Amino acid sequence: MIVAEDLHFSYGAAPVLRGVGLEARPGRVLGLLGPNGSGKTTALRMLYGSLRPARGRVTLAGRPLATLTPREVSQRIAVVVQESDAESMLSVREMVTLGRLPRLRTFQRTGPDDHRAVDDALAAVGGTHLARRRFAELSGGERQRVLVARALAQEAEFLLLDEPTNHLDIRYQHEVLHLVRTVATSAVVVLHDLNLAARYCDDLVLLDAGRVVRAGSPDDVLDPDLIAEVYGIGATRADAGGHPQLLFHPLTERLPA
Ligand SMILES: Nc1ncnc2c1ncn2[C@@H]1O[C@H](COP(=O)(O)OP(=O)(O)OP(=O)(O)O)[C@@H](O)[C@H]1O
Repeated sequence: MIVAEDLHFSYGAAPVLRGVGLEARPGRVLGLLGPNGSGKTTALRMLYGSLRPARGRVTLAGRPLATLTPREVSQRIAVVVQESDAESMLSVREMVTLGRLPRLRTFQRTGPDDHRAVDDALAAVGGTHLARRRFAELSGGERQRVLVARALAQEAEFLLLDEPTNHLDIRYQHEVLHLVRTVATSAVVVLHDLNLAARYCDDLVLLDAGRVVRAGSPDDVLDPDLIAEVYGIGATRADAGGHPQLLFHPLTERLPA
Protein backbone atom coordinates (compact mmCIF):
# COMPACT_ATOMS: atom_id res chain seq x y z
CA MET A 1 0.00 0.00 0.00
CA ILE A 2 1.15 3.56 -0.72
CA VAL A 3 -0.10 6.01 1.88
CA ALA A 4 0.25 9.77 1.62
CA GLU A 5 -0.48 11.81 4.71
CA ASP A 6 -0.97 15.55 4.99
CA LEU A 7 1.18 16.47 1.99
CA HIS A 8 2.09 20.11 1.70
CA PHE A 9 4.13 21.62 -1.09
CA SER A 10 4.80 24.85 -2.93
CA TYR A 11 7.05 25.52 -5.92
CA GLY A 12 7.47 29.15 -4.94
CA ALA A 13 5.36 31.28 -2.68
CA ALA A 14 1.98 29.87 -3.73
CA PRO A 15 0.99 26.62 -2.02
CA VAL A 16 0.21 23.84 -4.49
CA LEU A 17 -0.67 21.02 -2.07
CA ARG A 18 -2.38 21.91 1.17
CA GLY A 19 -2.73 18.77 3.27
CA VAL A 20 -3.37 16.02 0.71
CA GLY A 21 -3.88 12.50 2.00
CA LEU A 22 -4.66 9.35 0.02
CA GLU A 23 -4.27 5.59 0.07
CA ALA A 24 -3.37 3.48 -2.95
CA ARG A 25 -4.42 0.00 -1.94
CA PRO A 26 -3.13 -3.27 -3.36
CA GLY A 27 -5.18 -4.72 -6.17
CA ARG A 28 -7.03 -1.48 -6.79
CA VAL A 29 -6.89 1.31 -9.33
CA LEU A 30 -7.02 4.76 -7.77
CA GLY A 31 -7.93 7.70 -10.02
CA LEU A 32 -6.57 11.14 -9.18
CA LEU A 33 -8.89 13.82 -10.58
CA GLY A 34 -9.13 17.58 -10.47
CA PRO A 35 -9.13 20.68 -12.66
CA ASN A 36 -5.99 22.01 -14.37
CA GLY A 37 -3.46 23.16 -11.81
CA SER A 38 -5.20 21.47 -8.86
CA GLY A 39 -2.02 19.56 -7.92
CA LYS A 40 -2.52 16.08 -9.42
CA THR A 41 0.93 15.76 -11.03
CA THR A 42 2.62 17.25 -7.98
CA ALA A 43 0.86 14.76 -5.69
CA LEU A 44 1.67 11.85 -8.02
CA ARG A 45 5.37 12.83 -8.10
CA MET A 46 5.43 12.62 -4.32
CA LEU A 47 4.09 9.08 -4.39
CA TYR A 48 7.22 7.87 -6.19
CA GLY A 49 9.69 10.21 -4.53
CA SER A 50 10.47 12.51 -7.43
CA LEU A 51 9.37 15.38 -5.18
CA ARG A 52 9.59 15.52 -1.40
CA PRO A 53 6.75 17.10 0.55
CA ALA A 54 7.53 20.18 2.62
CA ARG A 55 5.30 18.67 5.29
CA GLY A 56 3.61 15.29 5.60
CA ARG A 57 4.92 11.95 4.39
CA VAL A 58 4.54 9.06 1.99
CA THR A 59 4.97 5.44 3.05
CA LEU A 60 5.34 2.35 0.85
CA ALA A 61 4.28 -0.86 2.60
CA GLY A 62 4.69 0.94 5.91
CA ARG A 63 8.21 2.29 5.22
CA PRO A 64 8.75 6.02 4.72
CA LEU A 65 9.55 6.55 1.04
CA ALA A 66 12.30 8.96 2.05
CA THR A 67 14.25 6.04 3.62
CA LEU A 68 14.23 3.90 0.44
CA THR A 69 16.90 4.15 -2.27
CA PRO A 70 15.76 5.12 -5.79
CA ARG A 71 16.50 1.52 -6.86
CA GLU A 72 14.32 0.08 -4.09
CA VAL A 73 11.52 2.44 -5.09
CA SER A 74 11.79 1.54 -8.78
CA GLN A 75 11.69 -2.18 -8.02
CA ARG A 76 8.25 -1.62 -6.53
CA ILE A 77 6.86 1.37 -8.40
CA ALA A 78 6.79 1.88 -12.18
CA VAL A 79 5.92 5.28 -13.58
CA VAL A 80 4.48 6.56 -16.85
CA VAL A 81 4.81 10.32 -17.05
CA GLN A 82 3.97 12.70 -19.85
CA GLU A 83 6.15 13.34 -22.89
CA SER A 84 9.33 11.89 -21.46
CA ASP A 85 12.28 10.84 -23.62
CA ALA A 86 10.83 12.39 -26.77
CA GLU A 87 14.34 13.01 -28.14
CA SER A 88 15.63 9.53 -27.37
CA MET A 89 17.79 7.84 -30.02
CA LEU A 90 16.80 4.42 -28.72
CA SER A 91 14.74 1.88 -30.59
CA VAL A 92 11.38 0.96 -29.14
CA ARG A 93 12.73 -2.39 -28.00
CA GLU A 94 15.68 -0.73 -26.24
CA MET A 95 13.35 1.76 -24.64
CA VAL A 96 11.11 -0.98 -23.22
CA THR A 97 14.19 -2.92 -22.09
CA LEU A 98 15.11 0.05 -19.88
CA GLY A 99 12.17 -1.04 -17.75
CA ARG A 100 14.23 -4.08 -16.75
CA LEU A 101 17.10 -2.02 -15.26
CA PRO A 102 15.80 -2.00 -11.68
CA ARG A 103 15.71 -5.82 -11.85
CA LEU A 104 19.37 -6.20 -12.98
CA ARG A 105 22.46 -6.15 -10.80
CA THR A 106 25.24 -3.70 -11.67
CA PHE A 107 26.83 -4.74 -15.02
CA GLN A 108 24.44 -7.71 -15.34
CA ARG A 109 23.31 -8.27 -18.92
CA THR A 110 19.70 -8.87 -19.82
CA GLY A 111 18.73 -12.55 -20.01
CA PRO A 112 15.84 -14.67 -21.31
CA ASP A 113 13.49 -13.54 -18.52
CA ASP A 114 14.13 -9.91 -19.45
CA HIS A 115 13.58 -10.56 -23.16
CA ARG A 116 10.35 -12.37 -22.38
CA ALA A 117 9.13 -9.53 -20.14
CA VAL A 118 9.89 -7.01 -22.92
CA ASP A 119 8.11 -9.12 -25.56
CA ASP A 120 5.09 -9.58 -23.28
CA ALA A 121 4.91 -5.89 -22.45
CA LEU A 122 5.11 -4.85 -26.10
CA ALA A 123 2.46 -7.39 -27.05
CA ALA A 124 0.22 -6.18 -24.22
CA VAL A 125 0.12 -2.65 -25.65
CA GLY A 126 -0.22 -3.82 -29.25
CA GLY A 127 3.30 -2.57 -29.96
CA THR A 128 5.14 -5.68 -31.20
CA HIS A 129 5.29 -4.31 -34.73
CA LEU A 130 6.98 -1.12 -33.45
CA ALA A 131 9.93 -2.90 -31.80
CA ARG A 132 12.57 -1.90 -34.39
CA ARG A 133 11.36 1.66 -34.93
CA ARG A 134 13.17 4.61 -33.39
CA PHE A 135 11.21 5.85 -30.40
CA ALA A 136 11.59 9.52 -31.38
CA GLU A 137 9.95 8.86 -34.77
CA LEU A 138 6.73 7.48 -33.34
CA SER A 139 3.43 9.32 -33.16
CA GLY A 140 2.32 10.63 -29.75
CA GLY A 141 -0.06 7.72 -29.28
CA GLU A 142 2.50 5.10 -30.28
CA ARG A 143 5.02 6.64 -27.89
CA GLN A 144 2.53 6.57 -25.08
CA ARG A 145 1.93 2.87 -25.65
CA VAL A 146 5.68 2.21 -25.60
CA LEU A 147 6.07 4.09 -22.31
CA VAL A 148 3.28 2.00 -20.82
CA ALA A 149 5.07 -1.12 -22.13
CA ARG A 150 8.30 0.01 -20.46
CA ALA A 151 6.46 0.35 -17.15
CA LEU A 152 4.80 -3.05 -17.56
CA ALA A 153 8.20 -4.65 -18.33
CA GLN A 154 9.41 -3.38 -14.97
CA GLU A 155 6.98 -5.84 -13.32
CA ALA A 156 6.59 -3.54 -10.34
CA GLU A 157 3.87 -3.91 -7.77
CA PHE A 158 2.52 -0.39 -8.31
CA LEU A 159 2.00 1.42 -11.56
CA LEU A 160 1.68 5.22 -11.43
CA LEU A 161 0.50 6.98 -14.56
CA ASP A 162 0.09 10.67 -15.36
CA GLU A 163 -2.63 11.15 -17.97
CA PRO A 164 -1.79 7.93 -19.81
CA THR A 165 -4.64 8.43 -22.28
CA ASN A 166 -3.11 11.65 -23.64
CA HIS A 167 -2.65 11.40 -27.43
CA LEU A 168 -4.47 8.10 -27.61
CA ASP A 169 -7.38 7.45 -29.90
CA ILE A 170 -10.59 6.30 -28.25
CA ARG A 171 -9.85 2.61 -28.74
CA TYR A 172 -6.41 2.90 -27.13
CA GLN A 173 -7.67 5.06 -24.28
CA HIS A 174 -9.81 2.11 -23.29
CA GLU A 175 -7.06 -0.42 -24.10
CA VAL A 176 -4.52 1.30 -21.86
CA LEU A 177 -6.88 1.62 -18.94
CA HIS A 178 -8.12 -1.93 -19.44
CA LEU A 179 -4.46 -3.01 -19.30
CA VAL A 180 -3.89 -1.02 -16.14
CA ARG A 181 -6.81 -2.88 -14.61
CA THR A 182 -5.83 -6.32 -15.78
CA VAL A 183 -2.02 -6.38 -15.91
CA ALA A 184 -1.02 -4.02 -13.15
CA THR A 185 -1.75 -5.27 -9.67
CA SER A 186 -2.21 -1.81 -8.21
CA ALA A 187 -2.24 1.58 -9.87
CA VAL A 188 -2.64 5.29 -9.35
CA VAL A 189 -3.69 7.14 -12.47
CA VAL A 190 -4.11 10.85 -13.09
CA LEU A 191 -7.04 11.32 -15.45
CA HIS A 192 -8.92 14.25 -16.92
CA ASP A 193 -11.71 12.20 -18.41
CA LEU A 194 -14.18 11.66 -15.59
CA ASN A 195 -16.09 9.00 -17.50
CA LEU A 196 -12.98 6.92 -18.13
CA ALA A 197 -12.22 7.29 -14.42
CA ALA A 198 -15.71 6.04 -13.57
CA ARG A 199 -15.31 3.08 -15.87
CA TYR A 200 -11.82 1.91 -14.86
CA CYS A 201 -11.06 3.11 -11.32
CA ASP A 202 -12.10 1.45 -8.07
CA ASP A 203 -11.42 4.52 -5.95
CA LEU A 204 -11.26 8.20 -6.81
CA VAL A 205 -9.67 11.22 -5.16
CA LEU A 206 -10.85 14.62 -6.36
CA LEU A 207 -8.44 17.52 -5.83
CA ASP A 208 -9.26 21.19 -6.01
CA ALA A 209 -6.70 23.93 -5.37
CA GLY A 210 -4.35 21.54 -3.57
CA ARG A 211 -6.90 19.94 -1.29
CA VAL A 212 -8.86 16.69 -1.43
CA VAL A 213 -12.47 17.71 -1.82
CA ARG A 214 -13.81 14.16 -1.93
CA ALA A 215 -12.43 10.62 -1.90
CA GLY A 216 -14.37 7.41 -2.34
CA SER A 217 -16.04 5.24 -4.95
CA PRO A 218 -16.87 6.66 -8.42
CA ASP A 219 -20.49 6.79 -7.21
CA ASP A 220 -19.54 9.01 -4.27
CA VAL A 221 -17.12 11.28 -6.07
CA LEU A 222 -18.84 11.82 -9.42
CA ASP A 223 -21.68 13.69 -7.84
CA PRO A 224 -23.00 16.25 -10.38
CA ASP A 225 -23.34 18.99 -7.73
CA LEU A 226 -19.75 18.53 -6.62
CA ILE A 227 -18.51 18.38 -10.22
CA ALA A 228 -20.35 21.63 -11.01
CA GLU A 229 -18.77 23.26 -7.97
CA VAL A 230 -15.23 22.10 -8.73
CA TYR A 231 -15.14 22.28 -12.55
CA GLY A 232 -17.79 24.91 -13.16
CA ILE A 233 -19.82 22.79 -15.56
CA GLY A 234 -23.20 21.20 -15.04
CA ALA A 235 -23.71 17.51 -15.67
CA THR A 236 -26.42 14.90 -15.60
CA ARG A 237 -25.53 11.50 -14.32
CA ALA A 238 -26.47 8.32 -16.11
CA ASP A 239 -25.71 4.69 -15.44
CA ALA A 240 -23.76 2.66 -17.99
CA GLY A 241 -23.66 -0.98 -16.96
CA GLY A 242 -23.08 -0.23 -13.29
CA HIS A 243 -20.65 2.66 -13.85
CA PRO A 244 -21.78 6.26 -13.41
CA GLN A 245 -21.28 8.37 -16.53
CA LEU A 246 -21.66 12.14 -16.78
CA LEU A 247 -23.30 13.98 -19.64
CA PHE A 248 -22.03 17.55 -19.54
CA HIS A 249 -24.33 20.47 -20.17
CA PRO A 250 -23.51 23.11 -22.77
CA LEU A 251 -21.88 26.09 -21.09
CA THR A 252 -24.69 28.40 -22.21
CA GLU A 253 -26.95 26.65 -19.69
CA ARG A 254 -27.03 27.94 -16.17
CA LEU A 255 -25.20 25.81 -13.62
CA PRO A 256 -27.32 24.08 -11.01
CA ALA A 257 -28.00 26.51 -8.16
N1 LIG B 1 7.97 23.14 -11.87
C1 LIG B 1 7.08 24.03 -11.45
N2 LIG B 1 7.42 25.27 -11.08
C2 LIG B 1 6.51 26.18 -10.67
N3 LIG B 1 5.20 25.93 -10.58
C3 LIG B 1 4.79 24.71 -10.94
C4 LIG B 1 5.69 23.69 -11.41
N4 LIG B 1 4.96 22.57 -11.69
C5 LIG B 1 3.69 22.88 -11.43
N5 LIG B 1 3.57 24.14 -10.98
C6 LIG B 1 2.32 24.81 -10.57
O1 LIG B 1 1.73 24.05 -9.53
C7 LIG B 1 0.31 23.98 -9.70
C8 LIG B 1 -0.12 22.52 -9.73
O2 LIG B 1 0.46 21.90 -10.87
P1 LIG B 1 0.23 20.37 -11.20
O3 LIG B 1 0.99 20.09 -12.45
O4 LIG B 1 0.50 19.55 -10.01
O5 LIG B 1 -1.34 20.37 -11.46
P2 LIG B 1 -2.24 19.34 -12.27
O6 LIG B 1 -3.48 19.19 -11.46
O7 LIG B 1 -1.48 18.11 -12.59
O8 LIG B 1 -2.54 20.20 -13.57
P3 LIG B 1 -2.91 19.79 -15.10
O9 LIG B 1 -4.25 19.14 -15.05
O10 LIG B 1 -2.97 21.13 -15.77
O11 LIG B 1 -1.82 18.90 -15.63
C9 LIG B 1 0.00 24.76 -10.96
O12 LIG B 1 -0.43 26.04 -10.60
C10 LIG B 1 1.31 24.84 -11.70
O13 LIG B 1 1.41 26.02 -12.45
